[in-house]
Amino acid sequence: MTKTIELRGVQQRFHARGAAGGYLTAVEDASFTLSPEPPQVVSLVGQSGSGKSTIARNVLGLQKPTSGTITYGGKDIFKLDRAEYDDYRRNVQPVFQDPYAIFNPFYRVDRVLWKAVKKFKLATSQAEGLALIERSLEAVKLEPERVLGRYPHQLSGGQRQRVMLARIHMLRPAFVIADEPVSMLDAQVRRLFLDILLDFQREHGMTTLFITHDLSTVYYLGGQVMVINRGRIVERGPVDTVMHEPSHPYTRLLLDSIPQPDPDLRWTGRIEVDEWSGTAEAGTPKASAPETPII
Ligand SMILES: Nc1ncnc2c1ncn2[C@@H]1O[C@H](COP(=O)(O)OP(=O)(O)OP(=O)(O)O)[C@@H](O)[C@H]1O
Repeated sequence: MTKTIELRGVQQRFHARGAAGGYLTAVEDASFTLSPEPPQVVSLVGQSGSGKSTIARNVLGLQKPTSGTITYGGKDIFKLDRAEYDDYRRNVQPVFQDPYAIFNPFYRVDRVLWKAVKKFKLATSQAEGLALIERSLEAVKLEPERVLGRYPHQLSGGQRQRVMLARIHMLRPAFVIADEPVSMLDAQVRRLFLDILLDFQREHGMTTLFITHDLSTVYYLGGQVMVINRGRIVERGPVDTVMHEPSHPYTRLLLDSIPQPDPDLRWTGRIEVDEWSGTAEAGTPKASAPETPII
């Protein structure tokens, strides 16, 4: 049966000393639906402190809203029985900004994958489990022999992120909740990561809630977007429409704040690196800058 995630009138307040009334409203009246059919990418974009991560934590069941409801298949996610909760945990998988915290530094990265195999009974034998892990690593463009047996600090940030994607590939959840997953990655690895998420949507029918402060990433992913400002979703719609015909002043402000490449500007200054302090001093931009990549 197709189960949707629905948020209705979600409000999240936190106690905050010094704030008016002694609390801060991080999310106000958030309502939206994540549907697995058809699988889609829904981006939630807003600046720092606008309430994005709070919504991610609400959806993942890590933070109970002050008021409003979050339902999965029509049932309140904070009132699920054991079997329903297990189904939710299996079908709603997170990816966070830096998965380093998820890996135990004393264990090889294999452990995160084997734990998923065992917890969700994905294989009936060791050999079957290993074959599954290897297939999933390959699906996220990692070479199993270069990853398995390594400790988290021996992988790059982009590789650690992709190990988490391999875990998702094994579990095939209906929903991925991705909270700023690419903000620490360079442009090339970022693009690879986004392409894998799009593959997951197309080939494995996963719906992603993609949380970011970066409109160019939203543009690359396409699909639907919701713009959040000070805890309120102020605009939503297909990415193309929102980007080209924004109706809310805040969306226009966000769009105006994307740096525009200027073909008349070129970076002609040298970057002087101070070898002792490791700091760099840049020269001044002059005519004709290289084009800013979309991601
Ligand atoms: N547990 C908490 N207790 C008190 N205040 C909180 C808590 N969690 C978040 N906040 C506050 O709620 C507001 C929204 O925070 P949130 O982390 O959701 O924003 P964000 O849009 O994800 O920001 P960023 O992009 O910087 O992560 C912020 O003002 C934050 O300080």
